[in-house]
Amino acid sequence: MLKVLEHPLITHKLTQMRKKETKTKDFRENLDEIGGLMAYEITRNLPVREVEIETPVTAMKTYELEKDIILVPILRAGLGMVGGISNLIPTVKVAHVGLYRDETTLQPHVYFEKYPVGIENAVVMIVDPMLATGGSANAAIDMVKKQGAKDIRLVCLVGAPEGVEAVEKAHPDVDIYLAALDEKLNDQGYIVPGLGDAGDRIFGTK
Ligand SMILES: O=P(O)(O)OC[C@H]1O[C@H](OP(=O)(O)OP(=O)(O)O)[C@H](O)[C@@H]1O
Ligand SMILES: O=c1cc[nH]c(=O)[nH]1
Ligand SMILES: [Mg+2]
Repeated sequence: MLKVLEHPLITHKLTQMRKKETKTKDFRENLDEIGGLMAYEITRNLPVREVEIETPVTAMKTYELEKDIILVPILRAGLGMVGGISNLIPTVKVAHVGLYRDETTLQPHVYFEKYPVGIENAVVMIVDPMLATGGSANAAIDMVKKQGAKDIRLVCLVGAPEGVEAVEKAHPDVDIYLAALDEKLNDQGYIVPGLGDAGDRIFGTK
């Protein structure tokens, strides 16, 4: 399933990020805020269980979250979405998956991975601002599946049709959430119109 989260606040903030003159500080802040807004929508269908509690007035049946939530930022750029999402869900555990995309072959290379315990029963949210060819997202999904993850959601800001198709083909069980579905990839594998290199813009490395 692909869901594009259309919301005026998300679109406005994404527009600020897309502008080439937007500097690191504003780029980061807008990304953080969009992460939080997306989390609100994405958590709408989280599994809950019925519990019996006592309020100061009486006993009642109500609901609480059934599963742990594990956030999996794809390094580096995915780190920019962790703050905003964990503000909304302070109990999230955070895994780390280090991947970089070779500039010539566009193939993903793994350089780090670390997971919290209990990933098999958790809701796993893989986060990365950019879904371009889909190579990095598919590699990250393969990695968490190898750890036993079953309930997996992919949360990206900007996606290209090519990347969406690649993930849907390789992992039809994974729901994809985007803030925008852009037009295409260019010859260098960048999303058009996109927002450039997310990692470099977040960390000021270019
Ligand atoms: O869908 P793909 O074609 O795999 O491209 C998307 C990947 O490329 C970017 O990371 P990059 O390799 O630039 O690493 P960085 O986050 O360290 O900058 C981006 O953050 C994604 O992880
Ligand atoms: O447009 C793109 C494609 C891959 N990675 C990015 O950061 N931006
Ligand atoms: Mg990058």
